[in-house]
Amino acid sequence: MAVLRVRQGRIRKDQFRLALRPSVPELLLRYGLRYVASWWREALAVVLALLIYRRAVDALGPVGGRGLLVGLVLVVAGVPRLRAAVLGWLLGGRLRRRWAAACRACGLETTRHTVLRTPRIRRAWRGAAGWHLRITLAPGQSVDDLQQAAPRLTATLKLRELRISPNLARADRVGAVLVHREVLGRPIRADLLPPGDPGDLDRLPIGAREDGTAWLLPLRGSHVLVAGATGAGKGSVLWSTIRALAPAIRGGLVEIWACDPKGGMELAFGEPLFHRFAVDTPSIADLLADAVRVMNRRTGRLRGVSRLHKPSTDDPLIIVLVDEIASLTAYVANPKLKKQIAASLSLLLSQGRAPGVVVVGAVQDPRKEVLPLRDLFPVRIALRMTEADQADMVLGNGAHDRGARCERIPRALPGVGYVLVDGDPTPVRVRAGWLADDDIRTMAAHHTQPAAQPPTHRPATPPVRPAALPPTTAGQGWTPDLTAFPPPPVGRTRPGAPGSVQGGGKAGEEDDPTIPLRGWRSPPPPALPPAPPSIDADDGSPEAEAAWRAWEAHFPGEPG
Ligand SMILES: Nc1ncnc2c1ncn2[C@@H]1O[C@H](COP(=O)(O)OP(=O)(O)OP(=O)(O)O)[C@@H](O)[C@H]1O
Repeated sequence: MAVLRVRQGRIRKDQFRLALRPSVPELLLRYGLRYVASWWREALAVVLALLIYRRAVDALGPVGGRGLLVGLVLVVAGVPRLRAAVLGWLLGGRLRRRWAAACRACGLETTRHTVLRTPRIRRAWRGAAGWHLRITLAPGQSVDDLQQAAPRLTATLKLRELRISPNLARADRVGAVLVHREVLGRPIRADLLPPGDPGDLDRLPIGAREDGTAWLLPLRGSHVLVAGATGAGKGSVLWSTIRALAPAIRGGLVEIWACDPKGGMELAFGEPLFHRFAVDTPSIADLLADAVRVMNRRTGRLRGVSRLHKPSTDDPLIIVLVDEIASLTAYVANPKLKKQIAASLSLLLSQGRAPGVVVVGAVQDPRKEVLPLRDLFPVRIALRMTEADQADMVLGNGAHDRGARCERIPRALPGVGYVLVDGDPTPVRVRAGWLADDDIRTMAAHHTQPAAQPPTHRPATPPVRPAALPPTTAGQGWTPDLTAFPPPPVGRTRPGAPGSVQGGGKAGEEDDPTIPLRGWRSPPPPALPPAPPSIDADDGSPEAEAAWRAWEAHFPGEPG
C-alpha cells in the first residue's frame, strides 16, 4: 500500500514521499481483519455455545447446563439435515478459503479497481460424494475459463473429480461438484431397489444416483439409448429396466419385444418375460416391421384423440428392446435386410413415442457411422467409454467438459455411467442395479406374460408352468408379492432337455445353469405364423392386403 503525504497544501516534487513498506499498525489491521474474516464462523459458534452454557448454568445449575449443551450437540449430530446445515455453515468458511487459494494458484484471478478477485462461492452444501457449489465468476471470466482450469483445480484441491456446469439462466454463475469419494463403489442389488409401479412408467427405479437417491428412468413417451464399451454393464441397465417393468408386464400393461442380434446370448434367459423374441437378422427385421405396423395403426386411432398413448391391458406399451443395436444398423451383410431394418428403426424412433412404441437400445460404439439414428433417442445413458469424445457423442456437446468423464470410469465399476436428468446440463453419475443370474431366473418365472403370445421364432425352451396370478389393480400402485410364488426347485439337468428352463448368465459363465420342472410336460409348440410381408410390400395393393390379412389371422387379439 502506498501512502501519499502532502505538505503545505501544494504538491512539489521534494515535498512528498511514498511509504512503500506498510507500517506495523497497518500489518496488524490487515492480518487481524483477515483472521477474523476467516475464522468468524468458528469464533461465533464458540461464543454462542458459551453463552448458551452460561444461561443454562444460571437456570439449571452446572450439571443441568452441561446436560443441556451435550443434549444440544447430540440433537444436531443425530438429525441429518440439521447436522448437514451446521457442518455446511461451519466448514463453508474453510472451503471458501481453500477454493480462493486454489483459484489463485491456478491463475483464475482477475483484477478490478486494483482489487484481485477469484470466482466466489455463493452457496455450498455437502452431498454424499462431496461439496456442491454455486459459484459467481470473477469479472472478465466465463465458464470456459473454469472448465479449462478444472484438471488443475482437481489436483490442487486433491479431489477425485471436479464437475463444472454452466447456469443456463445467468452466464456469470456456474455450478460445481467437488467429488471427494466414490459412493457408487459397491454393486447395487436390483432386488433391493423399490419395485416398479405398474401404473408409473415415467419413473422406473433402475439404480442409484451419486447423491444416494434412486435413479428413475422415464420410459413412456421416450426412447432410451445405453452406450458403453464391452463389459461396461449395458446388460445391467437393460435387465434393471426389465425388472422395474416386471409388475407392468405381468399386469398386461407392457409388452417387451426383444431383439438379441448376438444370437440370444444376453437376453435369452428372460424369454418368458417377452411378448416376442427374435435372435437372427431376418426375424428381427420382421419383428421391427410388425412394430411399425402396430405403431401406424395406433397413430391412426389416436389421431385427434390423444397426443400420448396411455397403456392399458387392451393396448399395452410396446417396448422394442434391442441389445447391440449396431449389429442391425451397421454390421448387417444383406443390403436388403439392412435397408428394411434401417427403415423400421427410423420410423419407430421418429414416430413411436406418442403412440406408445418405445425403443430401448444398447450400443458399444456410439459413432454416427455406426448408429446414424443416435440423436433420435431422447434419453441417453453413457457408461464406461474407451475415448474421451464419446461422452459428447452420447450426452451432447460439452458433456465431457461438464464432468461426464466416461473414459475415466474404472473397469472395476461396471454399470456406472452418466445421465442428464430433468433438462439439467450437469451430468449425474449413476449406477445400474445388478441382477444375478438367479434373480433373473426367479423374475422370469414369476412375471410371465398373462397369455401365450405368437412368437417370431420357435422358442428354444418350453414355457414356465403358469402360477396363479393375484388380482391386479393396474395403475393403483400394485406391487408383486413374490412370497406367493416360491421359486421352482433348482437342480442339474441336461441343458435344453424337455421340462427344463435355460438358466441365466452369459453363456459359458455357468456350466449348467438349468431349472428342472419335475412332472411338467411341455405343451406342443404353437403353430408358427407365415413369414410376415416386408414393410416395403405394404403399398395398399390387393396382393399386399391379402398377405397382411393372412399374417394377421394368427393374431386374433391384435388391435385393428
Ligand atoms: N450394475 C452392475 N453392478 C455390478 N456388476 C455389474 C453390473 N453390470 C455388469 N456387471 C458385471 O460386469 C460384467 C459385464 O457386464 P455386461 O455383460 O452387462 O456388460 P456389457 O456392457 O453388456 O458387455 P458386452 O457389450 O460385452 O455384452 C457382468 O458379467 C457383471 O459381472
